[in-house]
Amino acid sequence: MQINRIMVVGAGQMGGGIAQVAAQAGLQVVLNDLKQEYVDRGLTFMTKLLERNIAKGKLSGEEKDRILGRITPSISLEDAAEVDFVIEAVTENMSVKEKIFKSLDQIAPKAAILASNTSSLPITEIAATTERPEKVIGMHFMNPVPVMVLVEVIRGIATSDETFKTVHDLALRMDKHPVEVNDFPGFISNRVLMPMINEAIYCVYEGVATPKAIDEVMRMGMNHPMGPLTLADFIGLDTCLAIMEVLYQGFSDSKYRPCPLLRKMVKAGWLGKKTGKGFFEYH
Ligand SMILES: CC(=O)CC(=O)SCCNC(=O)CCNC(=O)[C@H](O)C(C)(C)COP(=O)(O)OP(=O)(O)OC[C@H]1O[C@@H](n2cnc3c(N)ncnc32)[C@H](O)[C@@H]1OP(=O)(O)O
Ligand SMILES: NC(=O)C1=CN([C@@H]2O[C@H](COP(=O)(O)OP(=O)(O)OC[C@H]3O[C@@H](n4cnc5c(N)ncnc54)[C@H](OP(=O)(O)O)[C@@H]3O)[C@@H](O)[C@H]2O)C=CC1
Repeated sequence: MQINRIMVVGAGQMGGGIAQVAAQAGLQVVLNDLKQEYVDRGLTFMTKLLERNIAKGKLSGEEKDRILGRITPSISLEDAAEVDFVIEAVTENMSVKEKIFKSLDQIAPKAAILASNTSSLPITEIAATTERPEKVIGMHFMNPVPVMVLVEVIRGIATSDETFKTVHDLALRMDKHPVEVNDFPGFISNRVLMPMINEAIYCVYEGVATPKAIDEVMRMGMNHPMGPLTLADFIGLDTCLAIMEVLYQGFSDSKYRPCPLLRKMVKAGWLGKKTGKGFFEYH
């Protein structure tokens, strides 16, 4: 199936990045969020990134205009009536995602594929809220989307081979490296990454060392590009907690218990880089 026009639902850090790489690949993109100001925020951030690439000599002004010209802002899910592929990238919350997929199933053309960028939630369960489970799939980009090459392509129990192939090829067209994964909590990426981040938070909680020292050990000792606590702030502590909850409940195994300090920080509204405060401060 040839994909030409897509909708990205959620214009946050992931949705904005997905819209950018899709537009760079020549696709027409409808970028949707609840309010115009959220869509504008996503477009402003994307414009800054593209301008940085112009300053580095990696992009021309005309190319920037062409990329941005392919993106149409939207604040109504009804605009999904015009697309052949939708990728949802809203908050990591099952009931919010289920509501969106139910609506999209009514609005999008019958042949359209509905994908989720969820970090951890069951694709099979999201698919079951629709009447086209064979056309529902996980397409999990990594943050920051324009830089990271991996995309996990997650098959729900009912996902068809045709849907998988279309999404696999779409990832290649976006210059990404797709990896096939079956539907288990946290898939591969967050089943492996998030317990490490959670353990780093336990190290802060138990007073093993300061956040700075913990990050230094992992950056300089293990050559990680970012320490786990900087990475947690970058991902968003709300998202990290949501993923740990999915692992904890999904496997019923205490080894995935979210650190109480993580819960406390999320309750305080210290969500990391996006709110200016997490394990570190951002101005
Ligand atoms: C939670 C989930 O479900 C799954 C996930 O996504 S888990 C998170 C996965 N991501 C990671 O692990 C990221 C780890 N960090 C890194 O790889 C690096 O620190 C980084 C790529 C983010 C930044 O790299 P760096 O070398 O420290 O900084 P810097 O030199 O400023 O940036 C490198 C490039 O990335 C770009 N970049 C940095 N931050 C960016 C952002 N937020 N958006 C877009 N581009 C960005 C820079 O413009 C630069 O581009 P060029 O090479 O074209 O000049
Ligand atoms: N952060 C990361 O590193 C990664 C995250 N993901 C996944 O991507 C998804 C998005 O995460 P991220 O971009 O970080 O989150 P953000 O909080 O940055 O963005 C989510 C966006 O979705 C909007 N939104 C919420 N509800 C709706 C709705 N009903 N309709 C339309 N838009 C809505 C939010 O608006 P408002 O601000 O009003 O809530 C916000 O603009 C999550 O599922 C997350 O797990 C995947 C890979 C990496």
